[in-house]
Amino acid sequence: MSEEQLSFQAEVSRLLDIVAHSLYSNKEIFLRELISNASDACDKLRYLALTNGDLMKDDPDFRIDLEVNPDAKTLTISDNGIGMNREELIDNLGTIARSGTSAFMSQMENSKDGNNLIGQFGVGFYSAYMVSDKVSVISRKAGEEQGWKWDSDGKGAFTIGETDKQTRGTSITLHLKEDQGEFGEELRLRNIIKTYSDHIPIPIRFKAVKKDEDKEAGEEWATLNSASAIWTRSKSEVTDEQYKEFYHHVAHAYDDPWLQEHFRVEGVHEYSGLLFIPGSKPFDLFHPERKHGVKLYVRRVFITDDCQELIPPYLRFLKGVIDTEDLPLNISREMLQDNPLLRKIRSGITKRVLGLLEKKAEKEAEEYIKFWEQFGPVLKEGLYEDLAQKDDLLKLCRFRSIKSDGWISLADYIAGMKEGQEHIYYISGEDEKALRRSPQIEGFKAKDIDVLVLFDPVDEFWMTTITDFEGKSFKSVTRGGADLGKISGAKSDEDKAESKDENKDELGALLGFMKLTLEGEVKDVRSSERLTDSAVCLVADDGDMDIHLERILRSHKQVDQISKRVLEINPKHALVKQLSSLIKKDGGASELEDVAWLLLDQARILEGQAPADAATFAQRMSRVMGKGLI
Ligand SMILES: Nc1ncnc2c1ncn2[C@@H]1O[C@H](COP(=O)(O)OP(=O)(O)OP(=O)(O)O)[C@@H](O)[C@H]1O
Repeated sequence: MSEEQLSFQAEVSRLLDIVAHSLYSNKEIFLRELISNASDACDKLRYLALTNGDLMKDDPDFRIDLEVNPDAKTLTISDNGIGMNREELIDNLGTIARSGTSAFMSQMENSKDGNNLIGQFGVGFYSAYMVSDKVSVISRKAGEEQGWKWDSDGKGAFTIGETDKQTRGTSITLHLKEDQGEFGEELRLRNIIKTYSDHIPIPIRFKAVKKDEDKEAGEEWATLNSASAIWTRSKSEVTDEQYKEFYHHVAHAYDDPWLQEHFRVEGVHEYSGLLFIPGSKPFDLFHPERKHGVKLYVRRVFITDDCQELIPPYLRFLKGVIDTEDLPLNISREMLQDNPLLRKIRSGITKRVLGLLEKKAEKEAEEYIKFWEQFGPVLKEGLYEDLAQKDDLLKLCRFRSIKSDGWISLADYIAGMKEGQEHIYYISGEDEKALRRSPQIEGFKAKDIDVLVLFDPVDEFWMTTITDFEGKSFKSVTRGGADLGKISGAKSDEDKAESKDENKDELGALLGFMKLTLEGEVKDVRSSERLTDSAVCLVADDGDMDIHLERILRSHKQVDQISKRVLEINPKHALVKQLSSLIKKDGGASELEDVAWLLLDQARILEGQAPADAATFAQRMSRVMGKGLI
């Protein structure tokens, strides 16, 4: 029978190279991966057979069989699941369809700690190459007649050709590497199965082919696992280790879960669930096509791992299983869309998970921060996706702020508000360090008023929909008046005394001059309450779009206009004082125009923008510097 040789997709070759040379100490996880795939293959067929019973009627009992051949030094894992045809073998074992793979692979290659990154990626089938120098896959798809054989030494290419296979399903034969003989030993395999795959709800059986001389001795299949769905057992029957291993299986992950919740809901609707929040962030958490990892079962039968209605997108870090009693077994994927029962389950899960998080945040604040650092930005998406949960979600949010070294909650912020302070102040942008140096927060710092520092991309979006928390409104320090005069703070009396000394007339003349000079470029020029050290800054007028939000939307081409800003000048700054007296003297000499323009460009630079016209900026700068030297 003819055989064809094909090349692996470049990413697969790179991954195989990493896997084969990895020093990953847990090589035994290859078996967990292959058994996991075999169990998924049985689940898929069981689901298809709900509407097409013929697919499995000749062999209705699922099983996963392990056989070792000590002479050939092989280990074979066989299942009677859905199987793969030629195209599926090529696609599934020759390519990686997951988005973001290429970028992740480069990270893995360049990282000193590639072994840990393997855990984040989930190498699945390819983990077989940790222990084998050649892998052969024989598969026949349920409902098809032709069997196919796939072979590869994992070095760039694989062969594929027809083969005889009498039964449906997949057999994977590993030709064990010279130093990996332990994976052909019964005791070792029994231990691995007990540790990693006891929860698989399909019998995993073992049969050793005896050495030539004892072939007649007679062999029996022995079942190695408990083979009952773990979420159907009562909590007291399941050990922590078993939960953990089930999590590894269902999440295709290697880390420890941060939280697990095993529950049963009774009453009008009945469903049980076993949900996990991972301990670490998957590499593609923010990829647009990323889906949640909760599988839907109906009365112990797997239905789908792609039911988007089951979990809101902002909880997409959840992994696990939901098993309902109330849906018909033969429900089609289309019927799952817009299904009222699923909506109820989704809302129940959402409340349960938010409740668990709240409890954790209250009782184990430090542990909660570990979760927040991994998944906080995802949870915040709920603030604009699910307004019904807004209050609960805001309670769960943690923030950086100019006064705190760690994270604070909104309740902490409100508790620390100053007398007369009405708003929750924040500054938002892309770069935390730059935000902390922004001129707009100088006055707040001076008055010891805290300002939240928001720098997750998602912050800009929820800030446009959420206006307040527990009666206190959010206010950007880069928009509108700062209202600092109303708030009593450490330096307020001193400020008042100082403001009396200011020469109001001179300042008024300077403001008038600048407004006239910069007309058309800025919306207004005002004396600033919020500056203490810097001479100038830009702010958005009340009702205008926040400066940073507008920049982000412009970069996504969602707005094309640039709003005119208000230029604030610091009346206490030495330069401003000097300019004020010069204006008074010369009545706004034309050479001061250069200074007005330079101040505007300076404010733009502080915002991370470029001067409006670099050449003119340079000429003005040279003229002013030249005068300073003469
Ligand atoms: N025993 C099997 N029977 C049928 N299909 C299989 C089997 N093993 C693997 N496959 C197919 O090959 C695909 C790739 O498997 P692989 O283990 O590499 O990744 P995965 O299981 O999709 O995800 P992960 O990398 O997270 O484990 C599977 O999604 C499945 O479609």
